[in-house]
Amino acid sequence: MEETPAIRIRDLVKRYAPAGQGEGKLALSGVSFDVPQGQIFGLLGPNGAGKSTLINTLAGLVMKSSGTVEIWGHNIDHAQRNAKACIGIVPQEIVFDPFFTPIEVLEIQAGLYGVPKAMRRSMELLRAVHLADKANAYARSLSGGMKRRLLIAKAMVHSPPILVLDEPTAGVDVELRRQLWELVGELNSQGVTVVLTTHYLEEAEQLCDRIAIINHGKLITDKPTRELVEMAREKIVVLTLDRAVEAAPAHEKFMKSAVTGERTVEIGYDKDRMNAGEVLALVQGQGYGIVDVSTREADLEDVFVTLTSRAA
Ligand SMILES: Nc1ncnc2c1ncn2[C@@H]1O[C@H](COP(=O)(O)OP(=O)(O)OP(=O)(O)O)[C@@H](O)[C@H]1O
Repeated sequence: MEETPAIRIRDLVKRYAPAGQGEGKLALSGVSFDVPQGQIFGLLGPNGAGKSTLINTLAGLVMKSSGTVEIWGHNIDHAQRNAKACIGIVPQEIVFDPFFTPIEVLEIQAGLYGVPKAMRRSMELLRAVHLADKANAYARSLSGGMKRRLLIAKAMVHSPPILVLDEPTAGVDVELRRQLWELVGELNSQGVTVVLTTHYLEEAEQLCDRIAIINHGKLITDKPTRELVEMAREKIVVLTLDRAVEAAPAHEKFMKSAVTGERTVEIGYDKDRMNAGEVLALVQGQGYGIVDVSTREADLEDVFVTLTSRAA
C-alpha cells in the first residue's frame, strides 16, 4: 500500500474577495501536489506567486475557495482539529510578547494546544533549538536569530509530524542562515517532515529533497531536487549570425534553441554529450554564417527562470 503523503493538495483554488468592483485576485488557480513523508520540501516562486496563500491555507488562516487539502491524512474541512494537530507553522514575522521568557512562551503555546502538563517538553525543545541557557531571559533580550529559533520551538510544542517554515531565512545573515539550515536538518533527521518557502535557490538546492515551483498561482514543476538540478546540465551557446533569422537553427541534438534578437540565437545543449564546437559545426552545416560566439553554464537559476517565464 502506498504511504499517505504528509500533505496532499488537490485542485486548490483561492480567490481573494475583491476590494471594490471586479473579480478579486486569483492567488491559487488549481494547484495539486503531494509532500511525501520524511522529506524537506521546498516551495519556490517569485514574489506574489501564491506561496504565503498556500501556507496560510494549511495553517487555517486563509479560507480556500475550492479544492482539497489533507494534512497527515486529515481533511482540513472535515477533520480540522486532527489536521491542525499534525502541523506546526513558523510564520514569517517575529511576534512575541516581549515580557515573556522563552520557557513561558512555550508553556503558553502548549496550553493553547491543550498539551497536558505532564506531556509538555518545553525544556527539551529549548535544548533542541539551542536556547536552553536563555530559558528565563525576556524575549525582548533575544537576538534576531534566537527569536527565530524560539519561533521554531513554539511551532513544535504539540509535537506535530510536519513543520512548515515561511521564508525562514529572509533577511538573515549568512551565519544565522547556516545555523537555521542545521536546525532544520536536525529536526528532519529526527523524523519531522519539513516544508519551507524560500527565495534563495541555493538554499533550496542544498536543503531540500524535493522542490515545487509555483508562479502566478499555478504549479509549474514538482520534482526531486536532483532532477531539477540535472535540468541545469545544459550549457548555452549564444550565437550572432550574419543575417536576421525568423526561426532558430534546429537539430535533434540541441536541447533547445531560440531566437533572442534579430540576429542572435541561443542554443542549449547537453554538456555531457557534445561541446560548443560541435554545435557551431551543426549550425554552419545548415548554411548559417556565424559572426560571434559566447557560452555560459546554466544553473538552477536558469531552470527557474526558464520554467517561470515559460508559464508566464
Ligand atoms: N488578503 C489579500 N487580499 C487580496 N489579495 C491578496 C491577499 N493576500 C495576497 N493577495 C494577492 O495574492 C497573490 C499571491 O500572494 P502571496 O502573498 O500568496 O504570494 P507569495 O508567493 O507568498 O509572495 P511573497 O513571496 O511576496 O510573500 C498576490 O497577487 C497578492 O497581491
